[in-house]
Amino acid sequence: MTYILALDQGTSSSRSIVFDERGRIVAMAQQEFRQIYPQPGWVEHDPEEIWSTQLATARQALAKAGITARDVKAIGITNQRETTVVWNRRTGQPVHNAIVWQDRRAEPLCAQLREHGLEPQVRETTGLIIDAYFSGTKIRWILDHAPGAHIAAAQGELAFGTVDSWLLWKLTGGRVHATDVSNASRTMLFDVRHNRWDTGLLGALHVPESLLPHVYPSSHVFGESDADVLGAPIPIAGVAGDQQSALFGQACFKAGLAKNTYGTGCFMLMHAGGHFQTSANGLITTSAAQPTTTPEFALEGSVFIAGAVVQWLRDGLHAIKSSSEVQALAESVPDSGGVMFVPAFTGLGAPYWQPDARGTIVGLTRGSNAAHIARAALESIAYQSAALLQAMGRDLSAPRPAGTTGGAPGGAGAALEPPSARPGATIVLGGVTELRVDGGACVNNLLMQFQADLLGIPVVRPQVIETTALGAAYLAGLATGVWKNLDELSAQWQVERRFEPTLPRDRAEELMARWERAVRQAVAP
Ligand SMILES: Nc1ncnc2c1ncn2[C@@H]1O[C@H](COP(=O)(O)OP(=O)(O)O)[C@@H](O)[C@H]1O
Ligand SMILES: O=P(O)(O)OC[C@H](O)CO
Repeated sequence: MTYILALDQGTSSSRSIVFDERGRIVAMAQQEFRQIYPQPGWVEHDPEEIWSTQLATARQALAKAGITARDVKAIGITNQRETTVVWNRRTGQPVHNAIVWQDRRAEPLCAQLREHGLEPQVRETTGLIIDAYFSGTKIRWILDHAPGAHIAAAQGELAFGTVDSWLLWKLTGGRVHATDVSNASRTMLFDVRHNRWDTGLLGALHVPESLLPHVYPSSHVFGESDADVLGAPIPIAGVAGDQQSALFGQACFKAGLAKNTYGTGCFMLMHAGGHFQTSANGLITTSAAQPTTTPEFALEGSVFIAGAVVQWLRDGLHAIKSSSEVQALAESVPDSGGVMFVPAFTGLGAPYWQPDARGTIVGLTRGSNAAHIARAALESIAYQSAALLQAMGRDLSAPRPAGTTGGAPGGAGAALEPPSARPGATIVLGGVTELRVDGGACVNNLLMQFQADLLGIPVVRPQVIETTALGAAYLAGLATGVWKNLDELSAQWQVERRFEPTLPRDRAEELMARWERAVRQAVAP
C-alpha cells in the first residue's frame, strides 16, 4: 500500500492526515495552538508553536496509521494563507511572531498605497485588492518594527514566507526556502499572469527581493524532509494554500467547476481556467493550485459569518446546546415564516463589501419563535453563498477584458441595487452546473437542500469532506507517480450525497429578492 501524508496547517489547529493511494483517510491527528491578541484587531501566532504542533500531529498520524516514514511516498502541505513569517536565515529564528491573515494592523499602510493610486496596478497584476488581509503590507510592518530588521533585510539575512514556506524550511532543516504559486498569489507582490514576483510592487512596498522564497508549481518535489524529523527522508511534493487545495481536492480542475467550504465563514472558489480575468462583481482573482508551470486561475469570494451564526444561536441566543441541534430545531417548522436573518455581525464581505452593515432580523410576527429564527439563520448561510455564486456566474457570463478595473470590493453599491435592476434578477450562474461542498457545516442536510433549491443546481457532497488535506495529498501524489494525471483524480472523487433542487425557479427568485431587500436593511437600518 502507498501512503501520502498531508500536513494541514490551519488558523486554529494543525492537523495531519495519512491518505492511501485511493484517497481514503487512514489516520488523522489534530492539535490546537495559541491565538495571540496583543491589541484589538491584531492576531499573531508563534511560528515555533505552528511547527511543533504540526510536527507532533504528523508523528501521531503515522503512529495511528501503524506505519513509519519509510512507508510514506510523499508529503503534501496545505496551510492558512496570507499569514506572514519573517525569520533569520542563519539562526532560523523568527524575528517576530507570525502576523495572521485576520490581523488589521497594516490598514494605515494600505490606505497610503490606495492614496498613491496603486489600486489598478495591484488589481491587474495580482488579481487582488489592496487590503491588510494579504501578506505584502504585513512584511512591511515587520521590517519597520522588528529591531534591526531593515539592516538585516538589506544584507540578505532575512527570509519571508507564508506558513507553507516556514514548514518547508523547518522540515528540510533550512535547506529549502520556497513556496507555490497559490500561496505566492496571496502576498499582493506576485504577478499571477506570469507566475513571478513583481518588481514594481516590491519597490512600492519597499520589500527587498532577497527576502522572497522561490516559487514553484503546486505539484513539484520541493525537497526532502530531514531524516531526523520523521524518521526517514520523505519527498515534499505538493504545496497549496488551503482554499485552493480544497478546490483541487474537490477535483475542480476546469473553468466553471466550483466549491464552497462551509466553516466559520464560507470560502467559495470557482476555477476560471487559464485566462486571467478580474471580477466586475466584487470578487478577487487568485492563482489556482497549479500542477504544471501553466498559470491557472480561480475567482474567490468569502462570507464572514456562516457556521458562526449557528455558534451565535448556541452561545448568544442559547436557542440550542450544540451546533448539531440546529437542524432539528429548524426542521420543527415548515419554513422560516417570513423571517429573514442577515448575520452581518462584522459587516458583509463579498459581493456586498459593506463593513458597517450589522446583524439584522426582519419579518418577525407574534407567531415567530426560536425555530423560525434558527431556520432563517441556516438559510442566511445559503443566501450569502448564492449571492457569491451569482457574482461568479455574472463574471463568467460577461468576461471583462484585461486592462479594465472597477467593480472592486470596497466599490460596494453595485451589488446592492435591487435585483430587478441587475442582470442577476434571474439567478445567472454562467454555466455552472453544480456546487461541490465541504467544511464542518456541510453535514447539515437542510442547509444543503436549501442551497440547491436557491441555486437551481445540484449541491454535491463528496465522500471525503477533508478536501483541503486531500488536495495537498493529490498534488504530492501527482508529482511522485502515485497518480498519473488529473483524469485519474477526477475518477477517484466520489459523491456521498447529491441534493437536487426541488423549488420552482420563480419562488427561488422571489426569495433571493427578499434576501436582497433584507441586506439593504442591514446596510442602512
Ligand atoms: N450540524 C451543523 N449545522 C450547521 N452548522 C454546523 C453544524 N455543525 C457544525 N456547524 C458549524 O460549522 C462550523 C465549524 O466548521 P469547520 O469546518 O470546523 O470550521 P473552521 O474550519 O472555520 O473552524 C462552526 O461554525 C459550527 O457552528
Ligand atoms: O485556516 P482556515 O481554514 O481558517 O483558512 C484561512 C484562509 O486560508 C484565510 O485566507
